[in-house]
Amino acid sequence: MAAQLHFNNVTLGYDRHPAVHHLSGEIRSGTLLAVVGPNGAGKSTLFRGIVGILKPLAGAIDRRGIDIRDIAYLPQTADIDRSFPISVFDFVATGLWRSSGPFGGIGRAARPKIAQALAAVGLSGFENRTIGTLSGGQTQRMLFARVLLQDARVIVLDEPFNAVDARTTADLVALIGRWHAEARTVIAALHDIELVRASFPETLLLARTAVAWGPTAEVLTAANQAEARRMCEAFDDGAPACAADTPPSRAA
Ligand SMILES: Nc1ncnc2c1ncn2[C@@H]1O[C@H](COP(=O)(O)OP(=O)(O)OP(=O)(O)O)[C@@H](O)[C@H]1O
Repeated sequence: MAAQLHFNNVTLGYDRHPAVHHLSGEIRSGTLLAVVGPNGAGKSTLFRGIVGILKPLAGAIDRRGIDIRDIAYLPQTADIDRSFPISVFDFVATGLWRSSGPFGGIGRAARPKIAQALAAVGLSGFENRTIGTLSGGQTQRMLFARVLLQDARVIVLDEPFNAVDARTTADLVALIGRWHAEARTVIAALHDIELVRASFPETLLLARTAVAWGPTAEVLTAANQAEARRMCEAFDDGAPACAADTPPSRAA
């Protein structure tokens, strides 16, 4: 399989403070990849880089010709403004922006597609509820419905099973399995290591940089996980960019 995403010595961060350092490697088209690592390991930061919200401080992410709009992104629920007065139907419909444009409106032909996406995640009947009235698990299902509608080649899921019960998790894992069978590239940040072992063939273990990356069983060894914890605990959040990343200051 050809590479779908290529990372060339990528450093990503905020206000010049790096959160992901010197990541190099590639994700092949059709890969089902889990990204795991302790809190603050840089998983969300990496995803923001992949979907183009965050520009690399150094290095480059090559998306091999696909448009950023052909990447579906499920952010952490905490990043969603649930107080926004929008219905579940209209929220899920935003998954069609790629084809309709932000002001395109929902055409007649789109309505059954939206209804199908809601049915696929078990949310039929919730169309007219405002998003703030949904439970955590229902909100997660709604986010999956939007991704489903987007019909993207690359799907990036940031902690998709947060606050989700076992049945909903099983339903959504089955949906991810379908995407994988359709040869889409799926990348998900997860904390449930047993779920990763059971359902994700490949894993990137991140601790600000890649600790290990490859077949899940080879990556998720006790030694690698201990190393990731140690590296995250040792990290100084206030540290400046690496000398190698800092542009040379002009001589006086
Ligand atoms: N908007 C921001 N501005 C400044 N620093 C940030 C911002 N977002 C994240 N960080 C910092 O970047 C580092 C990596 O955070 P990130 O959210 O990518 O980690 P994560 O692996 O997704 O963690 P978690 O498992 O807790 O969700 C952390 O030290 C965090 O405090």
